[in-house]
Amino acid sequence: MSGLPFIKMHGLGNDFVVLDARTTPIDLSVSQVQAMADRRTGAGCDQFIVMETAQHKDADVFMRIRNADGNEVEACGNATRCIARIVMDETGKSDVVVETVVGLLRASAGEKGNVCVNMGPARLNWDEIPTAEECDTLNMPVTVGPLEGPVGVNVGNPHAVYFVDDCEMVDLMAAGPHVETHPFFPERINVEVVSKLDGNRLRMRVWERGVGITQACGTGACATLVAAVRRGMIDGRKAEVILDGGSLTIEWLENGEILMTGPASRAFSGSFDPAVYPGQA
Ligand SMILES: N[C@@H](CCC[C@H](N)C(=O)O)C(=O)O
Repeated sequence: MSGLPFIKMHGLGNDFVVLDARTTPIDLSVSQVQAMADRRTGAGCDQFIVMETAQHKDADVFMRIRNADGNEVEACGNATRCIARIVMDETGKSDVVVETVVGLLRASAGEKGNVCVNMGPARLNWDEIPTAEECDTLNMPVTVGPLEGPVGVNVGNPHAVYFVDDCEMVDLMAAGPHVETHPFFPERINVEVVSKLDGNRLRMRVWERGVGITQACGTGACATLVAAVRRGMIDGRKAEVILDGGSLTIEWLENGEILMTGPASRAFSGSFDPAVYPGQA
């Protein structure tokens, strides 16, 4: 196959174009990523992922993450499961370590093809979210339309979790961009609207920073569970988080780390034509 080969993966419909730069470095401009991520001009994806040679001796692979807008970000839960799945399939190992700009993430093969990832510690201080000024991250002063008092959680990347009676009724397309770019969040923010269902189940919809509404967000589900525990909304520290694309099981361990379990699916393989995406050999 000529051109730049890629694999299309997804976690609950949150989809990724995955490039392998472990042998040959790949350096793409913001506009190239935007074109490849575009659902009309490219393969289409929410995040653009590049697998690189691990820098840490304990890691199997380094994962670089860019949003569909071309900007690099720190974390992506669903992509972590997908990259772990690729490495598991390649090596036959059932435990792998994925390195990111914020640290090492340990992943293990679970039942029914699921992958469980330790997403590391939730960070909860205002300057870790971060916010523009000191605040109580259990009730941040950011009101947009009917949304008010979100919980701030950083899972490697920043999240504002709004609890509402019925998240299906929220006009996320209207509110999402305003929260994402609110001056209170200097690094912009991912936005979740969440309703408590019966039992330990939470329904979550997401507006992702640098993307928009997506079918699922792994770090968003982690932030949601942590926020629900902090607000005393569920029994214990484990829940099913139901997204547009399906469910993730999330647990906040006593040591502060978050376990995320869910599927990682391969969709198809393809190749980018360098003539269409100039700058690539
Ligand atoms: N889809 C992701 C999150 C991707 C990054 C996010 N949009 C950000 O800007 O931080 C996930 O599954 O966690």
